[in-house]
Amino acid sequence: MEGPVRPRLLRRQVQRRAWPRLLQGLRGPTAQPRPVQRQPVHHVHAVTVLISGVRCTYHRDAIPAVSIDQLELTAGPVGLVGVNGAGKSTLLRTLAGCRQPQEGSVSIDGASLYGRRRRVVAQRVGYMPQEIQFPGELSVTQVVDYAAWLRALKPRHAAQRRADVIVAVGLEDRADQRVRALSGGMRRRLALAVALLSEPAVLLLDEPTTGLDPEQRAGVRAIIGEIAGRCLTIMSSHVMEDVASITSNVIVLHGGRVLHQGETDAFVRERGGPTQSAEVAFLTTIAGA
Ligand SMILES: Nc1ncnc2c1ncn2[C@@H]1O[C@H](COP(=O)(O)OP(=O)(O)OP(=O)(O)O)[C@@H](O)[C@H]1O
Repeated sequence: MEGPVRPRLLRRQVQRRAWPRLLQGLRGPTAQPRPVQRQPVHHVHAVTVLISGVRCTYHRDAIPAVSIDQLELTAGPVGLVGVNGAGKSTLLRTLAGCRQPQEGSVSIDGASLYGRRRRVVAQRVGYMPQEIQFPGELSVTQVVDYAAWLRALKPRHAAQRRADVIVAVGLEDRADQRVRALSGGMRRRLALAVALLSEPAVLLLDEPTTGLDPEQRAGVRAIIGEIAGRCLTIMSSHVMEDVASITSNVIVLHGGRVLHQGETDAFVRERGGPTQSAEVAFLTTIAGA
């Protein structure tokens, strides 16, 4: 004997089963079902980020955590690499509009990220921080909805974007699941969905693959690879294999300064030794500092 049917479940089943038949009835028996139009999760955005004379310091007399005279970023995906404490997270926080530098400026297509129109300019940036903390009792959908509200997305647009980004990161089967029941890799994918929500022209990913198992890393890498061609993606990583496989350009940061900037292929070819190793290319570069 079947158990009692829960009203919410019943309502969902009725909606799923009845609506197609009802629509069929309205269109008439000969009408063909319309093809489903899948929205691309991201349109292509060409953008220039310019960093000029930026100094970021945490304490008044301390050596700047980031010190960059001039850096222009147009083509990506960009890999941002450096040892612990090199300044990667500080730079990404600064590019995200979260931390105003003590000196210098950051602009996106000529508009200052810390100027009068900062709210508008910052809307063009999606940021996935290294430390991710979502309230455990919220579901995947609720987290994305809350982020859409914080981003002041219009409700109709927000609903469409929510569906798009959850599918883009492969969490559609987990949409109703609470955050506390997600694995580390799934939480990272949720953070990526939030970063993608406003269809950013600049996507900043701080260590997106750290702490993931090889399968999860491959999954996140594939998602980033798909999105990276559509906006200027800048990702920090310790994993040189990820940097070599995902990025087209690389920046080596050391002591807050840019030691090297150039194409990833050339970086690995010219500095990677006989085995053409991205790891060797990185170590060779910082050894000369
Ligand atoms: N909130 C903070 N207060 C004081 N100093 C900080 C703070 N955050 C970072 N720093 C310092 O700034 C420097 C750069 O740190 P940052 O976290 O940007 O480096 P990172 O390259 O991202 O390092 P990791 O690879 O370990 O994440 C370090 O010397 C660090 O100690």
